[in-house]
Amino acid sequence: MGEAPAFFDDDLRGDFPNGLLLKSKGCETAINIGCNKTYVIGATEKESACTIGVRIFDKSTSKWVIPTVLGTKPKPLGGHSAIALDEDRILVIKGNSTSDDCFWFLEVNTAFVREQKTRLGTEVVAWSKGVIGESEKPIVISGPSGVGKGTLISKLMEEFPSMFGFSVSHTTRAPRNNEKNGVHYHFTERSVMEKDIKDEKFLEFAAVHGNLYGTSIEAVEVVTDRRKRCILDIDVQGARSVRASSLEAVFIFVCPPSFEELEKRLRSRGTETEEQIQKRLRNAKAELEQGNSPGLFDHILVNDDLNKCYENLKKLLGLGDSVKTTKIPVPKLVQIPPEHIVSKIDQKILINCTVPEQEKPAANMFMLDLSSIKGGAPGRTRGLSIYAVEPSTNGSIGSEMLS
Ligand SMILES: Nc1ncnc2c1ncn2[C@@H]1O[C@H](COP(=O)(O)OP(=O)(O)OP(=O)(O)O)[C@@H](O)[C@H]1O
Ligand SMILES: Nc1nc2c(ncn2[C@@H]2O[C@H](COP(=O)(O)O)[C@@H](O)[C@H]2O)c(=O)[nH]1
Repeated sequence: MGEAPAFFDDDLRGDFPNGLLLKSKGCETAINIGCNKTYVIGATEKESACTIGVRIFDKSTSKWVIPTVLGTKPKPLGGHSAIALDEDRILVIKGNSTSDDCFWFLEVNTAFVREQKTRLGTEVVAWSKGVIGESEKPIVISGPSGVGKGTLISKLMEEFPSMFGFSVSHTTRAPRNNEKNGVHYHFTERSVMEKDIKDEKFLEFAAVHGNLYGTSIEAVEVVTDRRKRCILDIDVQGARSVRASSLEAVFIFVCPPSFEELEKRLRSRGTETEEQIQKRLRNAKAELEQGNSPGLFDHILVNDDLNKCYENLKKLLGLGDSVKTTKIPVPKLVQIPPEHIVSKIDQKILINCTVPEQEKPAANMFMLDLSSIKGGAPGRTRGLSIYAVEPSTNGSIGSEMLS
């Protein structure tokens, strides 16, 4: 990728008004989406730090547009290639990096991006990192304070430690005696959290029982990057926000067997003052009503007998008695060199890492399968699989799955 790709010159040069011709420094790619837009992706020097920048050339107006960039950006490293996937996203493959950090998606017209365009009134693009391997939808667990959400989640994480990861929320409430910063919550000053909310760092947030609580995009990304299924313990307002976001999840509402039992549990936990208990009980009434809102929750669990409720939770997550704690295999890391050629066949991307001068037929080829991808910005694009492609003597190609 030392030179600008051929299509860069052919497709763009003639369309550029004088003075706007891009100087390729060997690390920019230009991708046409639809008839009118060309997305130029490349490393830019900004305040002496190198970042990946995105510019859009609008052929209908002959003008450059600098979009609002959402999501976690990739750190640039030794060149990249890019290829359009349908009309809504661009796959960017970073060179000189391994398969846990080399596949990135630049969303240009997904539902999330369209929504953000309307909200912000600007052009918007959004980054999401591709994660190799099967990974199930995150689980949102909601229900009134004291119903036993935390108890159920602890049991699940204890029995299946390699399968589930907890999304550590931010909160402005004070820590309880047994709570550790960064484990139970990220305990935060209100002013800091408000600034982070303004800076779009949160997937959702809500004022709950007089404090701010929120799930940062990073909290979910950290779990997904470990290839674990993410569990969110959030209130009903938060569940509603996540439902409206691009994070596809399974939504579970936990109910108490009675209001009296809920009050008993909240008191016996002994972590709140009387005034706080009263506030939480008042809020519980509204939450119990909302738990039945049509279309919000996929499953309702009654937490009467703890062990029975836990068995029901496992059942609905597809974890019957026969499921043992299985370690998700760590993928073999594939190293993508800076020079590689990408091509697309349906939802499969062929990555040829053979340097042209030393060309041996398909000596170092990988197939990236995008047919089962889930999720996307803000967050991660999950479900990518990668195969090594072996040339056979008769010229056909076979493949071996790497993860
Ligand atoms: N099925 C159950 N029967 C009796 N007690 C229970 C049951 N489930 C949980 N508890 C107890 O109820 C108390 C509240 O449980 P927990 O802290 O898990 O609730 P929570 O829903 O996570 O609350 P919050 O939303 O305030 O964090 C705890 O003391 C816990 O041991
Ligand atoms: N909307 C969100 N709600 C959250 C989040 N983290 C926790 N919660 C909910 O807050 C209440 C109270 O929790 P507590 O730890 O103070 O007892 C409870 O219902 C949690 O589910 C969050 O990130 N967003």
